[in-house]
Amino acid sequence: MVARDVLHRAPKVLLHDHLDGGLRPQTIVDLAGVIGHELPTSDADGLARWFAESCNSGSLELYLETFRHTVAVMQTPDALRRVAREMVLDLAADGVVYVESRWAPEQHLTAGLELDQAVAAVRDGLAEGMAEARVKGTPIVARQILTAMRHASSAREIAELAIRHRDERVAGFDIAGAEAGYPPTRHLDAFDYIKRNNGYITIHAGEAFGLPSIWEAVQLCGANRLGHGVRVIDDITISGDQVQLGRLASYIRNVRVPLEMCPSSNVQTGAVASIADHPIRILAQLGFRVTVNTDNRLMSNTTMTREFERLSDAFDYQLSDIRWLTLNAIKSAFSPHPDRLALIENVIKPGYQTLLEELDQSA
Ligand SMILES: O=c1[nH]cnc2c1ncn2[C@H]1C[C@H](O)[C@@H](CO)O1
Ligand SMILES: [Zn+2]
Repeated sequence: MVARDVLHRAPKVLLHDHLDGGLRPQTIVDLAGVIGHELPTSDADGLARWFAESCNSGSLELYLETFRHTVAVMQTPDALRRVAREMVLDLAADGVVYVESRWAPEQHLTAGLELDQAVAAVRDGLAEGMAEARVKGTPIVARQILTAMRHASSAREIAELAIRHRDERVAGFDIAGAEAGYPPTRHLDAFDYIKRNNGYITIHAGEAFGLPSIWEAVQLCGANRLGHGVRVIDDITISGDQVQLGRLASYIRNVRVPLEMCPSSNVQTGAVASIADHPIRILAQLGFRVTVNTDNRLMSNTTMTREFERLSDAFDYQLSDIRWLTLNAIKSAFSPHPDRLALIENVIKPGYQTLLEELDQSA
């Protein structure tokens, strides 16, 4: 097991974190006060507990209901900018050196904002956060992923928005929301648009629904990465020391489709029974391109350090395992290849090297 302090100092990479799932509780209270939005409680600690407890139901649909409070307070440029800036600072303070933060612009128009203005507000918040984090000595690269909601019909418009702002810190396109009953192929025209414009796609799939969703995401929609993807385990048969991969699981492993796994979130929504039962361990052993993510830090009361700590507890992961997971993540980022190499060589590898040497000396 790796000590919390070591995990905290280790450079970390976060590919799957929702902007509207990571607000500071006090910020929700402040912003709700300004617009007169009624919260379950106006005490920040109580609110943090309310989110974590309401999200423990084992149902993705109930989990998603809690977002109405966070989305409600993120309807103005100032609010979006504040939330984005604080997200960057909180992650930098947790040792995250690269983040792709996702959110659904179509959910932020109720006070009259236009899609492009909303994206610009988040862009400005990211820039402010990065500048402040650098001054504090915790540099971080922060980008956004634009999400379309799978039950809605704005996916094509959001795909166009993502391409239009690709040179302004928009890294890619995603779909999220309730999975059962809303297959990714409902939005084929959006994915087609992204592909024709050489953009990048990640799709929430294989979380609350199984292999057909993953197959559609990868083979029909052209997903470059899978959000969660835990159910790929259903295409793997294990008996004794015999392991048999089905065609889909083989394909995903062979072409190195990154799996954005979110252990705590998966337990809360019932995708897995417990951290100890999470397929991430076997998938990592089999050589899948697995990555570790927070999903929603507020709803899961978690951080990247905490996710690694839980895995390290459950599976006796060592720092070398955390390093491998982090390298998987940065290799899978939707950023230019030379930028990824520079982060690997200048930040990630030296960061782990220092920690590994310290551990050696104290052994
Ligand atoms: O884990 C998730 N699965 C599907 N949808 C999700 C998950 N976490 C957050 N969302 C939804 C709720 C948010 O409002 C939306 C955009 O971030 O994405
Ligand atoms: Zn998610």
